[in-house]
Amino acid sequence: MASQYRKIVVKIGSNVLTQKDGLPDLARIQNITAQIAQLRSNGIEVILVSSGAVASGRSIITVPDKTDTIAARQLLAAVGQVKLLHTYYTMFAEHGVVCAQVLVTKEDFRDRKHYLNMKNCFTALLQNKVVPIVNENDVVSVTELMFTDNDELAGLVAAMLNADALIILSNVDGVFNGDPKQAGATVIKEIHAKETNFASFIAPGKSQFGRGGMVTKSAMAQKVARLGIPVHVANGTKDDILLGLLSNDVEHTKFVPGKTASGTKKWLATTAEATGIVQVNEGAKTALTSGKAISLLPVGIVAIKADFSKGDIIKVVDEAGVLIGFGIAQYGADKARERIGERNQKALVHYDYFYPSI
Ligand SMILES: Nc1ncnc2c1ncn2[C@@H]1O[C@H](COP(=O)(O)OP(=O)(O)O)[C@@H](O)[C@H]1O
Ligand SMILES: N[C@@H](CCC(=O)OP(=O)(O)O)C(=O)O
Repeated sequence: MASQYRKIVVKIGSNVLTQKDGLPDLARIQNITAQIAQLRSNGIEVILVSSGAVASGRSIITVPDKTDTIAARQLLAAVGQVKLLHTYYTMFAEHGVVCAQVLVTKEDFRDRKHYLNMKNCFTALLQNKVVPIVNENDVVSVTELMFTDNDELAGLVAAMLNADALIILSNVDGVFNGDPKQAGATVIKEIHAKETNFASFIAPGKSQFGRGGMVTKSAMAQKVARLGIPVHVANGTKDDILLGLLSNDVEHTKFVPGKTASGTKKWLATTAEATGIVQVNEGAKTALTSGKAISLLPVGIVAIKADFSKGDIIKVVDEAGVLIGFGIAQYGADKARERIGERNQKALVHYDYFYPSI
């Protein structure tokens, strides 16, 4: 197997790990761990983002009907995560591979310190040849604190670790040009950075145990590819899919990467939280989204919608309030307010610290 990738993030959906009856698919997990062990012996670093805690919990306990939905999910995930990791631990051990559990929340990506602590931990694990197995900390991630799904989490991890590729394993062969269950639908081989209208060809439904569905999966994959990281969506229920994919001989969908973004830009792209909000005019919007190295100057600002301090992440929005991107402020809201519309002033956001979201 000759692959140009040296560090990959592999995301496995609940459906890949679960049989139709809801019980964990041990043969599947065995095949996946064997593949990862082989990739590792070929010098490829692998970070696994694995769903399946809730599904695994269902195989251990029955939640009483009257339990509220949040408590039920917490209960199933807390119980199931232990079993899931025990299964991985045992199966990786057969290949002499050590694995580790990393549970994260959305908050960990919003706070620079948490972010760096997390990143340092991954670095230490990889340097020590340990396979990190990442999942959302479902016990504390409740409703608005939750990731959209583990695809979003995998995208954030891939950007944070500057991975060479993100591989998303689902229960379909890739992104189809229509409902995969309908005759005539075929797998789209490549999706380019400009494609955004996924809802026009992707059915809104999701698989039996999945959370996000293919529309959110594709939107996330697109976002990661725009940072310069190729994203592959393939069928994890097929034996040896990772090995086949990395040898370029299985049908799947590739989200073709754009220009590689800097570490700071990757961080900006992975953080959803911004303190301030700055509104800009049409000219500034066009310039900032042109793909050129253009900074946000006060002359293009029309209003400061929410306060911020120097060094904070700010949201840049257009006159209709639509998000254009995220940036790091070079000075605080008070100074920015004084300079609104003025020429020849220092940029509020330098282009190295701006990440467009459109
Ligand atoms: N155009 C499409 N191409 C591929 N899958 C689609 C499409 N439209 C809808 N889907 C559905 O999306 C599901 C995968 O998304 P999801 O349920 O989130 O899976 P996972 O648990 O792997 O994250 C597939 O099982 C499929 O039924
Ligand atoms: N953290 C949850 C997974 C949630 C999730 O996003 O699942 P999926 O859509 O199958 O990737 C669990 O382990 O059950």
